[in-house]
Amino acid sequence: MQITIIDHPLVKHKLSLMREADSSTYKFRTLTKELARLMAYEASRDFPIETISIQGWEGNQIEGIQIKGKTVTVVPILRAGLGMLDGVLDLIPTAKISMVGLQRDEDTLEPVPFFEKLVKDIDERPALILDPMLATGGSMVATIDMMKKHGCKNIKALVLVATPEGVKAVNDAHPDVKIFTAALDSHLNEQGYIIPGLGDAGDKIFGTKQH
Ligand SMILES: O=P(O)(O)OC[C@H]1O[C@H](OP(=O)(O)OP(=O)(O)O)[C@H](O)[C@@H]1O
Ligand SMILES: O=c1cc[nH]c(=O)[nH]1
Ligand SMILES: [Mg+2]
Repeated sequence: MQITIIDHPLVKHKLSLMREADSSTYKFRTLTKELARLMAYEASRDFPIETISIQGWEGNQIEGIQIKGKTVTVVPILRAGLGMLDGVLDLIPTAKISMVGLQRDEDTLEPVPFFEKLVKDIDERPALILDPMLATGGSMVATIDMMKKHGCKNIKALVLVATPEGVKAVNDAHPDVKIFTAALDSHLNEQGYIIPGLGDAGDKIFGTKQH
């Protein structure tokens, strides 16, 4: 399985707080952002770098480091992925933003696309897809399909909770895509919700339903 489970005490602690049934909208939204920031730190660890010459404080030319190539594009999947966006932008403020809108059909669990606005040069940029939940994997696979149709080649997916089913679906369809998750949970229930999971992440981030 092509997956990195982020094994960091802060990540484990924050995710456990999110699993509490009585987490308020404010708390859930804040934790989503904080976790996204930590995950972006881990997922950017292998960004290519190059040495540059800069003028130091004494007036001498000294060696510096910069990230090589075009800035990353972050791709939040609407709605819930928007909850992770600010956390990632805290670390990579110059990132370009591409948006994908998908709504999972509650009966068939198939993703229904409703919006797509990718940066024009997505074929030249590395991409970080953001979505808290990787359940069946249908929404993630559809997003990657969409991005690859536009030539995107270097893709990572950041999720808070994944299932073995979802990871397998992404790995089978797109073995080149690296998945980063805060937890690999047990399974999906009959309604397609992750167990133990977080409940409906979109509703909890936006406060649209009480659970
Ligand atoms: O792996 P899958 O089985 O495709 O399920 C995961 C998707 O479901 C949720 O979004 P949802 O469609 O509920 O939309 P929302 O973000 O507006 O709540 C979640 O944020 C993922 O996008
Ligand atoms: O458990 C799940 C599955 C899909 N979407 C969610 O928000 N939660
Ligand atoms: Mg939802």
